[in-house]
Amino acid sequence: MRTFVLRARSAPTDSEKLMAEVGGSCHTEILAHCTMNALFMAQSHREDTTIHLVLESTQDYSRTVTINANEMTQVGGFHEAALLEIVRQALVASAGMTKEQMRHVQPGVTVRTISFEALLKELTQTHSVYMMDKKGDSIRDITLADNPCFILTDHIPMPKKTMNSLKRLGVEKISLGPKMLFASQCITLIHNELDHQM
Ligand SMILES: C[S@@+](CC[C@H](N)C(=O)[O-])C[C@H]1O[C@@H](n2cnc3c(N)ncnc32)[C@H](O)[C@@H]1O
Repeated sequence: MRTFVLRARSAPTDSEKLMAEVGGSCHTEILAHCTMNALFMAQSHREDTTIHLVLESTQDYSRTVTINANEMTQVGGFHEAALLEIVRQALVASAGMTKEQMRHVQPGVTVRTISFEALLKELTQTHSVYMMDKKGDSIRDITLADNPCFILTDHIPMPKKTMNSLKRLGVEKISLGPKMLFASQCITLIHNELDHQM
């Protein structure tokens, strides 16, 4: 299984704001771009791939929208609007949830009120977790372990505090090269590297 986590620190958990912020300062289009590159390729979907979108701009709890490519049946298209619609529906479904609850949204899609930190703790139990960081070790020099999970951020950098806790959890920092890329571009390159390695 290939797993991606996008920590979207500026993404609103309010469903209307989510849609209004495409191209705005919250850059919610990043959620659609990452979903697209994580789960789809030409003429097919990426088997055994999951993406967790952690939306953190909230009045109550972060929302983690999880989309599993194998289980999805109701994709309305691969364009930004269709992919953001899945996230919007998940946010609507999450209304009234209290801490660390989960709801099914549609086949292959769930929403949880779990924080990035709690999700990470969970994932480190079962996955080999890598933090994507321009200053990390080159992905070309690393043999990626089975069941890898890759952590990315939106346009807001990961706080230093989180980097320290990632270090304590034994998370390795890996780089895709010297240029700062979009998170969605990183996902394509990671898939490609895995396609070569596995
Ligand atoms: C657009 S970048 C974030 C830019 C943000 N302003 C910053 O300074 O971190 C989105 C994410 O993609 C990943 N990323 C971008 N370029 C990378 C590279 N060359 N190697 C590894 N990860 C990269 C990092 O996880 C980064 O947080």
